[in-house]
Amino acid sequence: MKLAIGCDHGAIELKEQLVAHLEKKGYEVIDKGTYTKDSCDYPVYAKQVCESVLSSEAELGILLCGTGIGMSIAANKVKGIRAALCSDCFSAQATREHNNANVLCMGARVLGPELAFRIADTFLEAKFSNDERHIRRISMLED
Ligand SMILES: O=C(CO)[C@H](O)[C@H](O)[C@H](O)COP(=O)(O)O
Repeated sequence: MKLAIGCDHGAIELKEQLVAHLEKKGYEVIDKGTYTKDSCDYPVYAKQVCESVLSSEAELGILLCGTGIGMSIAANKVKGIRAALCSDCFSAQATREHNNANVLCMGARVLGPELAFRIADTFLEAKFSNDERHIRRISMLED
């Protein structure tokens, strides 16, 4: 599976660790930056990852910032993106199954790397349920 990942300066170390973890698991990871610890603006990277998902360059996206909040606010402004800020595995699974979330957001100042890896693994392995009630609700979001 191809993934797009992006972060701001607050999450650069977690991004590097997560990319290594995901590549070891066989995912192809397209890194949209940022690439240095210089202060930068999370909406820039949120947009790049969202565009990658919407163009089908990547199947799913991962966005990391200090809290994950800025990235999730930015990503959810892009039509067609359903971004979920997760700090636990239950939510990561539920948001794929119920919301068909296509972008996972996490906070590098909130989570340690091991928990972030597990949350990402759970999100990437879970599948949308295709249940009629969830399809109806997602289509209401689109409207
Ligand atoms: O948007 C955020 C807060 O919800 C992110 O956590 C950013 O990474 C954070 O605001 C960056 O903060 P900094 O003081 O500029 O490092």
